[in-house]
Amino acid sequence: MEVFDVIVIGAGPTGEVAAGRVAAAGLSTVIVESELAGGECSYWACMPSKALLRPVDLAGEVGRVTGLRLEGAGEGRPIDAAAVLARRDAVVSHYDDAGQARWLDSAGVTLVRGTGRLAGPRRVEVTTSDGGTRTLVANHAVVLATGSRPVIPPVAGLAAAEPWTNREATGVRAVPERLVVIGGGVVACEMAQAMRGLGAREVTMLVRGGELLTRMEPFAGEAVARSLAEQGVDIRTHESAEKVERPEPGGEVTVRLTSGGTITADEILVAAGRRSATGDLGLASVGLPESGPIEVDESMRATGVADGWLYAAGDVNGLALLTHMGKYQARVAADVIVARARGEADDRPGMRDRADRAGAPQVVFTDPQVCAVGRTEAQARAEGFDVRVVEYDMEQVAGGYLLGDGYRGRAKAVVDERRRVLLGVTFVAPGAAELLHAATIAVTAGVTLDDLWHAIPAYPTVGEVWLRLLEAYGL
Ligand SMILES: Cc1cc2nc3c(=O)[nH]c(=O)nc-3n(C[C@H](O)[C@H](O)[C@H](O)COP(=O)(O)OP(=O)(O)OC[C@H]3O[C@@H](n4cnc5c(N)ncnc54)[C@H](O)[C@@H]3O)c2cc1C
Ligand SMILES: NC(=O)c1ccc[n+]([C@@H]2O[C@H](COP(=O)([O-])OP(=O)(O)OC[C@H]3O[C@@H](n4cnc5c(N)ncnc54)[C@H](O)[C@@H]3O)[C@@H](O)[C@H]2O)c1
Repeated sequence: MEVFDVIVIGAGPTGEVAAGRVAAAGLSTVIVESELAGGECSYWACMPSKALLRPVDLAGEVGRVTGLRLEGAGEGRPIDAAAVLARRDAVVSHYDDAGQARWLDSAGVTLVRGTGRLAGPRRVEVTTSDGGTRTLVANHAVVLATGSRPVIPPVAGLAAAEPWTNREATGVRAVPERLVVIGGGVVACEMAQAMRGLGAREVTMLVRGGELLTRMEPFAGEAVARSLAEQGVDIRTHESAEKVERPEPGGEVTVRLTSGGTITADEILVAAGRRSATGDLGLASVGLPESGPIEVDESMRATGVADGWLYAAGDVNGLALLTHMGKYQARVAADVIVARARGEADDRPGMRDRADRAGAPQVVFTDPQVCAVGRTEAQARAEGFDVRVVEYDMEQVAGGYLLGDGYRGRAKAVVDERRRVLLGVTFVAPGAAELLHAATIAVTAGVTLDDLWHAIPAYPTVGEVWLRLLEAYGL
């Protein structure tokens, strides 16, 4: 039995931040990782997907500037897919986590390679990579940061066809000629765009409902759908797979559709959402349901566990499946754990999660990018706010139309009329990602419109859309 102050299970971005922060405060800390330190985000999600999307995005941007010409780089296409995949490999450190392991070591965190499982209060059993068992006991806290896993819908033949998930899509070795994508959410849109841009001849998206990106403002999904269609992606709405057949492993896939008809492709990607990785975590040993997201309070403490020693942060608690939110929650949990271990006040600023309640910021890295923070209009109305909405076409901003011919974009602000603050902001435009943080500050800090009026955007930047929104509001 080995005793530490804090045990963290899962060395994704969330677990690493939690472990690093409690260790920096002087608590002895161990982190258990069954695959690669760095987690899904570093090797099979955020980082490789953005490495695949960046050249596609840039090619779109260059194509909009008169006087610049894209030369054929690979097989007559402007993007050399093989070179892009090689850069992706470098971005994921060739799936080697030695650098992360070194960082954990330098941060004073002990890395145990193996699968962790709760075995009663403050106790974690680890099945190590070499098949042995180690028992870890925590003086103060156990933090669950095990992330999430892709959902494979129960479609006949789908699992047996060994579909791609985010792992195979972001780790693609040869871009398929024909790809079918199940889903119309973030992964589906980003990966459809990447594969088409990298040279897939046919990309077909099967979207169960009528729209893409349904958690965002409706105009976001509409703009992305328009753009994907212009790039040649075939978006089938109100359509689902009924049966999937792949007679030869790795061979052609045939998808029978619920509306009748079939599609034949070289690969099928499932992007139908994710569920918390709680399945084999031993949660029943501490009185929690064995599956589903772990319910937490605003200090990330599992609400269903007595004595407050168990915390859950990141994808595993289901609050917001985003790296930056997992890392934020990890900072909240770590600071609370340290304060409680020292017997200090545990409610100082920064020790309670406010950002999830305000609405997590998110960028969907399609072209156009979808950048949103806070509540959508529909959410704000459903919550009973006194809502007023202002919108503005971003191509009318000088900084916007200077960026390229045919530049199109739209901004929407959801205002709480009672307090004259922003409840939510969405920008849908090429290259708008860096505009988002200003909106995040305004929404999270509750800056009034009257104060924003004095925050002058430089001319001619796309940021002038802020001024236009305030003028549209009536200031
Ligand atoms: C294709 C794709 C693209 C994405 N792009 C973005 C993006 O651009 N921006 C963004 O903010 N978010 C993005 N996300 C979401 C982001 O990847 C997740 O929110 C993030 O990885 C969550 O971090 P985490 O540390 O909570 O979990 P994870 O990154 O999943 O890490 C969990 C770790 O725990 C380990 N683990 C699990 N169970 C055990 C166990 N029992 N014992 C030991 N170890 C265990 C796993 O091996 C893993 O290393 C993307 C997701 C996908 C699928
Ligand atoms: N840029 C980013 O920030 C980024 C990028 C990728 C993923 N992520 C995160 O990863 C998470 C997972 O992404 P995702 O795209 O898998 O999930 P999602 O929730 O965004 O989309 C899931 C899609 O699958 C569809 N779907 C669900 N069940 C289905 C079924 N049985 N049959 C057919 N379609 C079905 C939904 O209607 C939806 O269109 C997201 O919550 C997102 O926050 C973030």
